[in-house]
Amino acid sequence: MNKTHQNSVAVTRSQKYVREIIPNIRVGHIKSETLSRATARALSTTTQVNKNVAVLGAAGGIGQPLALLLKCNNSVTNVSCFDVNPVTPGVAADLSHIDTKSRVTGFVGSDSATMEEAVRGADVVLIPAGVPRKPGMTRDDLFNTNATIVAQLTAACAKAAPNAVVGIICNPVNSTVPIATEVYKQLGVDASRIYGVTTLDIVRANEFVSVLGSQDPNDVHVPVIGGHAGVTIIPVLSQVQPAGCIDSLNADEISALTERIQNAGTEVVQAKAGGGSATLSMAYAAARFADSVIRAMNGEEVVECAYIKAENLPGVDVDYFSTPLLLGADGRVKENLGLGELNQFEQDLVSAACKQLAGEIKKGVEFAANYKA
Ligand SMILES: NC(=O)C1=CN([C@@H]2O[C@H](COP(=O)(O)OP(=O)(O)OC[C@H]3O[C@@H](n4cnc5c(N)ncnc54)[C@H](O)[C@@H]3O)[C@@H](O)[C@H]2O)C=CC1
Ligand SMILES: O=C([O-])CC(=O)C(=O)O
Repeated sequence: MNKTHQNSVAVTRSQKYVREIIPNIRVGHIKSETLSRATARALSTTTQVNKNVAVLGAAGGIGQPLALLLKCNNSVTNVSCFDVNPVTPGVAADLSHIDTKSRVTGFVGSDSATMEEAVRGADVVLIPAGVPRKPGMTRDDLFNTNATIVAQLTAACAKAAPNAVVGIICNPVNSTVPIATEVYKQLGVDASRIYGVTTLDIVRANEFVSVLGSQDPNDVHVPVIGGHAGVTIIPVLSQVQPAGCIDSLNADEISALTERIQNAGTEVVQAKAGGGSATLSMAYAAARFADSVIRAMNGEEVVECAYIKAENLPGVDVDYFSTPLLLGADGRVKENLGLGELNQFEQDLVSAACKQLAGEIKKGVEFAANYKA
């Protein structure tokens, strides 16, 4: 184990100054109709909840900006950065010079003891470790490499931080979340705090809809349900808020918008031309997910969509599915808000998604059955 850096500089700047430089992270949907997005943002930056967050894969394209955003979140007290890449101590040292509240610790190594040390004491663990796509690949093509990485890292979480919320970013999310859940089951640990992070799909849908509907993106909410790959990504455009903001779109335009949201990851992969997949928007989305979880831990009513084990979900015939979730103070789902009312077009999308999801879930479960945690 190589514990590389502990920032011990006291915070000297006022909270006001910190708030001014904190990035404008959009937060999850607040359940109460009386709270505006602006109020939610203000709450998110003023709350003092002192949570410890770990980033596994912290030296990567997502990991570095994600750790930066977490370092700038006033609700975070400790940011633990773990990666197999030897640059990790430098990433932690770099972050630790930022004059915000949290302390930063770097961990590098590929042994389970270091992984466990990195997550010990964490309230929230985010896992962007793993290889990204290149043009021409599907997310499922990453399975052979990333399945083992997720199994190892989630085994460390189960052993050293069994009560932490674990947000899995590593693709293929449709399969890596079932792997993590099965690893927890093998180790006899409650798996109900494992979430597949699909927030980027919501972020993209909100952005694309706000442009088409001439709205302030701060006011736009698009639930995105299903999974996180191609046709399993289902933007529920009939439930968009503000209601009616894209009513001017005809059926073909709704279909084209749906496909753009489903293929947005591929759009970035192609634009990066072999240099990886979405990193900055993903870091933003994961920071929003973590912030939502922390605010829920602090007693706020926050709704985020995420991909979880959800057996017997009405209208769905697979065991893992993303829906809007009311997050609980204990890190578990307080209430699964389900699919809501869908039009025929959206119901057909759910059927197509379930067909693909069934195979991808099975693949994850079967991998875990042969893995010794
Ligand atoms: N859920 C989502 O919406 C999204 C998921 N992703 C996925 O996130 C993953 C990471 O993407 P990038 O950051 O762009 O890749 P990257 O290659 O830039 O970074 C990955 C990092 O993981 C590290 N790593 C590899 N094995 C590890 C292990 N066993 N323990 C700890 N760290 C390890 C690498 O050293 C590297 O620093 C990919 O699987 C990608 O497909 C990417 C974008 C969106
Ligand atoms: O497309 C990819 O491979 C990365 C990803 O999941 C996304 O950007 O949505």
